[in-house]
Amino acid sequence: MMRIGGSLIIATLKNLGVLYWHLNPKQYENDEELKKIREDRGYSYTVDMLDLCPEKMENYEEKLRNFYTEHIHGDEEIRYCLEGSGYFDVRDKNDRWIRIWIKAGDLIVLPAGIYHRFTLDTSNYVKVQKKKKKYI
Ligand SMILES: CSCCC(=O)/C(O)=C/O
Repeated sequence: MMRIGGSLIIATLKNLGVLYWHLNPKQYENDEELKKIREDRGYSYTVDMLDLCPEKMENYEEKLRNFYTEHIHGDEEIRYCLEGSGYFDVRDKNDRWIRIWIKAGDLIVLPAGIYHRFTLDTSNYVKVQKKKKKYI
């Protein structure tokens, strides 16, 4: 399992088209680095929030089951973790799962067309911003 941070790991992920930044989740309104990422990559300022925990969701079990079922999207998946933690699994070019442990402050972008899944860790909680491309 990968806890992102080392340059080798970031390079491995980059090779799969997965991008990663670690930012300060407490100052995302005024974060210059985040502002630059948004501008460079054309991400919108408006975001949807996902609060994934049993107490805050009626269909929690179903959501979690769907997230943990391997799937693929036609667009980038852009997730900025504000609280909690969890695991993204992505398939590498040899069809092996690579497990990425995300925590508060991690901004991760999965490219369109990569097989992936998501689950919670023992914290049983994650709060993420779901960012979008401006043209979506
Ligand atoms: C913590 S983000 C939840 C996973 C998710 O939004 C997803 O995989 C959609 O495809």
